[in-house]
Amino acid sequence: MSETYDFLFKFLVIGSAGTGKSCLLHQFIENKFKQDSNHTIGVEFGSRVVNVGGKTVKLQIWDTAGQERFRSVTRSYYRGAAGALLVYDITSRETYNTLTNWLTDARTLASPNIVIILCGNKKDLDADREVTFLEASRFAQENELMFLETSALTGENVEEAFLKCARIILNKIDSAGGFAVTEERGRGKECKCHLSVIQRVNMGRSPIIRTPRHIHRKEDYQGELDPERMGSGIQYGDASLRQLRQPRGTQPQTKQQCSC
Ligand SMILES: Nc1nc2c(ncn2[C@@H]2O[C@H](COP(=O)(O)OP(=O)(O)OP(=O)(O)O)[C@@H](O)[C@H]2O)c(=O)[nH]1
Repeated sequence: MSETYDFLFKFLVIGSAGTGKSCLLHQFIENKFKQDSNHTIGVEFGSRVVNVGGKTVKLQIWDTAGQERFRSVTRSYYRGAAGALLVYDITSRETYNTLTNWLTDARTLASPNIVIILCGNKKDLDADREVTFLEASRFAQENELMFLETSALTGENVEEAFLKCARIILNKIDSAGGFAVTEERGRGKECKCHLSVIQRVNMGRSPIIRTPRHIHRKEDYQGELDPERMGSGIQYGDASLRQLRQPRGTQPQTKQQCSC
């Protein structure tokens, strides 16, 4: 059966061995705890279609091995990831102490705009906790990460972690078109000319928008993430492409430069 979705996001699950990465993925996809989980060899893969903010998004998730000996293999999968769950085990300070290394790898090897959610997993083992919520929250804040404590065992916050990541990515996307230009402030993204506001009205590709005042170039109003950029970790899905193919009457005939 063919799936229809607006976007496809490439996600990674990274972090030290034994933190529960495979169990988190399994819980998210199968909605149950993976009993007898073994160390991942290299990488494993899962996918799920979710609805976020009215858009259908296919999450293509790469679960990487945490063991050091697989590091060179797993690093080769980082390229072009749009989002990542960075996992440590709240009952193991050792796994928390390695977070900076994982973070550096993700930011260097994946997309520069990668959205990372820090997950303190095994929340159900609170009695054995070695890392406090406050300490990890501070780390997340200092490193511009979103933070959640999760439990792959009970399912607590698992769905939320993946959906939060997808939601942030969607917010950052410039859908590269389907915008209307208005002068109503506060209801869209302001063009750099500060005269007009670009409002997203639907999906579509119209690289330049012309108003009586001037032509707005894409770079005047685009967001942080552009699905059309190679290595963004984002692709348009069938649902978006169908709309993109619809005839649009907004394409400009000339290539004047924006005066702003
Ligand atoms: N209590 C509890 N145990 C968990 C949880 N998540 C995972 N585990 C256990 O932790 C161990 C490691 O889980 P995995 O998912 O295989 O860990 P991983 O991070 O994928 O490990 P690598 O593949 O080696 O990188 C297993 O024994 C799981 O049963 C959790 O939320 N709570």
